[in-house]
Amino acid sequence: MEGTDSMKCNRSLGIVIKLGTSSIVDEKTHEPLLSTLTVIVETAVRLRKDGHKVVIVSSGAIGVGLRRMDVDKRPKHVSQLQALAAIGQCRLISLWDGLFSHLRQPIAQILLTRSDIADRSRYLNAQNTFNELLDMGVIPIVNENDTLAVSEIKFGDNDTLSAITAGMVHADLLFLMTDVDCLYDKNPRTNPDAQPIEVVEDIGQLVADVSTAGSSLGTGGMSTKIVAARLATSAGVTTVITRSSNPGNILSITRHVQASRSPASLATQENADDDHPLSKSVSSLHLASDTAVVPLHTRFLPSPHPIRDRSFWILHGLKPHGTIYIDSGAHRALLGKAGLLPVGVVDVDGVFAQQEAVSLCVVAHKRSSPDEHGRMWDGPVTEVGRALVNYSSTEIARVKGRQSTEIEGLLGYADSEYVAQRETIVFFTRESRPVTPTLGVGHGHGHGMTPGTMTPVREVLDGKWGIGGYEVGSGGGL
Ligand SMILES: N[C@@H](CCC(=O)OP(=O)(O)O)C(=O)O
Repeated sequence: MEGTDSMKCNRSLGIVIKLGTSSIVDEKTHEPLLSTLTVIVETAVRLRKDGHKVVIVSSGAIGVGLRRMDVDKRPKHVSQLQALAAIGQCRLISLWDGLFSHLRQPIAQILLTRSDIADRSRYLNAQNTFNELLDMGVIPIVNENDTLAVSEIKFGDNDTLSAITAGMVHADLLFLMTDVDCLYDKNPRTNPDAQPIEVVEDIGQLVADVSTAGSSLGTGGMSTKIVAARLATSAGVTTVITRSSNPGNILSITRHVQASRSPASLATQENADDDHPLSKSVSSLHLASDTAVVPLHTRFLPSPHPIRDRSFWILHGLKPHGTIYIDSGAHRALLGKAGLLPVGVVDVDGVFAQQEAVSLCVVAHKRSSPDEHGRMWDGPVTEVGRALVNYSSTEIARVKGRQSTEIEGLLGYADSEYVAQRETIVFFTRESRPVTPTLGVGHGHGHGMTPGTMTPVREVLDGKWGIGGYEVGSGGGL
């Protein structure tokens, strides 16, 4: 990269702003929150004028559809929700277009499903379209394609969608706008001594009240924001949680981030992907704690070793179809850059075909004979990453524990000596791996929690509330 540090400080950032349903429409009347939306529009245009590239992930299709059809309550049936989303989405985008056009800012609509992302060529097409639009100075407005998405192909919530979008476009900053200022270590309503959490370096060590449920119209809540933050930070995206009713805060926080960029983060930028439109800025943003006062927010620091492009896609774009259990020797060999040989495979679960994604788990102990569940292992299991496999689940079950030279004799052919090539294996970074549980205090009622119970952040990250965990987006609904 060329230029002085001060020039670098003024370079453009890639910024993704996620607005949930409760930021778009009134929870009771379902009328659009015009004043909030107007400030968002002014803020986004200001960011554009400051040279940044902006993507908005906007929920609200169902909420707007409810208002349009004068339906009071969110229906239960998926087909009714899909119909309302179809009705609401065109009105929602026309609302955005109307507001942005007053400031002569072109926008574009991008509707995605998980299956669009899971197909490599469609993922790349979506990425190219984003790049083209951003180069043209357009603000893409993204939502889930609710009309097509059923549970198997849903992101599940727009927090996850926004994190995947931020990773896909190599954003620097992701704003998850919500109805609280930031994360607190306890429920501030019932604990006067609750402290705001300003910076999170390691989500696994987070002690926070993450129990806030989503709005009655949306599917997210604080828990999905934590999962989204982990996903985005693993892709090198600084993630900010802040209050949506003060969207102007985005400007102050962004400016503060820019002004406070450390020399270390600038050095990191030297290694960033300079060809990517949203990477022409820092890939790692750090704020000095003693700089100017900025609005309350929680900032999750990005991984210093971001997972990008094909690796990001394997980890987060694909839903694993099964699990391959490996022994610790195989795990060590993989970390040492070898491919996965059949001899290191202890067991296999699920039904999958060649070139499909699987979860890679290391087992503590191999058994010499199957247990009552047919398992060839016992003890704890740690999910360490994901892989694209060269053989189907039935084939791997036949060759597991054997030498590669035996593959042809066992299967009648041998496409590869490896169950998975090293290039198609991706490990979670420190931020995205299972973490030691740290207890925070919960008070909410969302995602199956009991009011007043302790809330292990680890459970949020492991998806025990049905909100996705690593594989993101396995839960939720329209
Ligand atoms: N795609 C849906 C919203 C899904 C969703 O995640 O909503 P929210 O939890 O409000 O961000 C819609 O546009 O109504």
